[in-house]
Amino acid sequence: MPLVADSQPRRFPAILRQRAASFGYAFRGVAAALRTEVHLRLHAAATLVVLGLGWYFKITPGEWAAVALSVGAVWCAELMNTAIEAVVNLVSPEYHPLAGRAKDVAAGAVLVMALAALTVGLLVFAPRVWALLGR
Ligand SMILES: Nc1ncnc2c1ncn2[C@@H]1O[C@H](COP(=O)(O)OP(=O)(O)OP(=O)(O)O)[C@@H](O)[C@H]1O
Repeated sequence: MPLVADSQPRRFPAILRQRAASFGYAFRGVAAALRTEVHLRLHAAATLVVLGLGWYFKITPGEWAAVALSVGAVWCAELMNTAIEAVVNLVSPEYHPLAGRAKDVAAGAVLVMALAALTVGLLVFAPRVWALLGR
């Protein structure tokens, strides 16, 4: 029976260790999705391009907010889509109309968010690119 160990203060409280572990699982999930999902790697490349454009054109803080929310929302939708695909494959590896509908609807969520993000991107960057090309 440990007489001393429990009475000594731990370096990190249990709650902090649990939160750190949860962050680790979340990063592991993003890394796994990046490894398996081509679409997510395309989003990563698009994110770098958008950040570069924002820096180059010196967009305003309000525009950065719209761009950041749009980029984050597309990543979020793609990650949720990946999670839904994994669960559907787990519970219904064989053909089932509901499994197909679940995957189609999840993919539809990504499409809707991507179109919204494209709209934001066009509103913020198209006039600047247009002006640059028209010079
Ligand atoms: N178990 C299933 N039952 C019925 N239809 C399915 C099933 N699995 C996939 N489908 C249909 O095939 C489509 C493509 O499914 P798939 O699992 O290949 O996803 P995906 O959109 O190609 O994803 P990714 O390319 O990211 O792997 C689905 O959107 C759905 O219409």
